[in-house]
Amino acid sequence: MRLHVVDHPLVAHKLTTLRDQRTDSPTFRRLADELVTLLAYEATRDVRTEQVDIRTPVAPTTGVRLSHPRPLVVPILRAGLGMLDGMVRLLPTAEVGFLGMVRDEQTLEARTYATRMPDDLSGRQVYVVDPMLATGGTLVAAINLLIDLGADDVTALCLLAAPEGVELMERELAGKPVTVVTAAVDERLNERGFIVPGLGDAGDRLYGTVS
Ligand SMILES: O=P(O)(O)OC[C@H]1O[C@H](OP(=O)(O)OP(=O)(O)O)[C@H](O)[C@@H]1O
Ligand SMILES: O=c1cc[nH]c(=O)[nH]1
Ligand SMILES: [Mg+2]
Repeated sequence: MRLHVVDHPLVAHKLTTLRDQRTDSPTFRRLADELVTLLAYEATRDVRTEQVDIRTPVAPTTGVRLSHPRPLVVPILRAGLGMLDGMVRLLPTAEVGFLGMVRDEQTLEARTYATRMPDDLSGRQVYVVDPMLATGGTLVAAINLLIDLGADDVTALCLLAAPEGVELMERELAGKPVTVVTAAVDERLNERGFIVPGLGDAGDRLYGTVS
């Protein structure tokens, strides 16, 4: 597994406002959307392209376009939906699959409650979006499912990661074609499995719920 922490002042600026407890849901949604486009710029550096011949108003030339099979974007419901629009804006030809997963608040174990995915991901590049990588249980389960379906290149985009989650992924996904792109790796998890300093519950802050 490869880890890429995006080190950019605009990312740090937006992330700080996102963390701030005074930031309301509409602003939180807008910032999450803006941040994902900045992360996606790095995360798609190796997106597969093919050569294409076109004609400009002046002359014929050769360029590139996103190749087939199309990339797949997979938001992990619910919080991952806050990163979907920004991702497909940058990857307009992408297909979208859905994974509904929720972490048990006591055991911190991830449970899958919905799957809507193509049957065969052979040869597909997959971009998983979920704002929080905490214990890593959710992402490990999601990525193993995608690899079992045939995905040969999986990139996870997270707004924030905890060192514990990064370690679990490195251990469980060693040798697998997986990259994690995040805006920051924070200090640690607290006793409730929340990222410290983190930003709180991403789903609640996106959608205005209280848990
Ligand atoms: O790394 P982990 O310890 O597995 O935790 C991370 C998961 O927790 C959050 O989802 P949550 O379970 O709160 O569901 P929600 O998106 O529906 O709020 C988050 O969006 C991740 O999916
Ligand atoms: O800090 C955390 C950990 C898991 N899920 C969240 O939304 N926030
Ligand atoms: Mg949540």
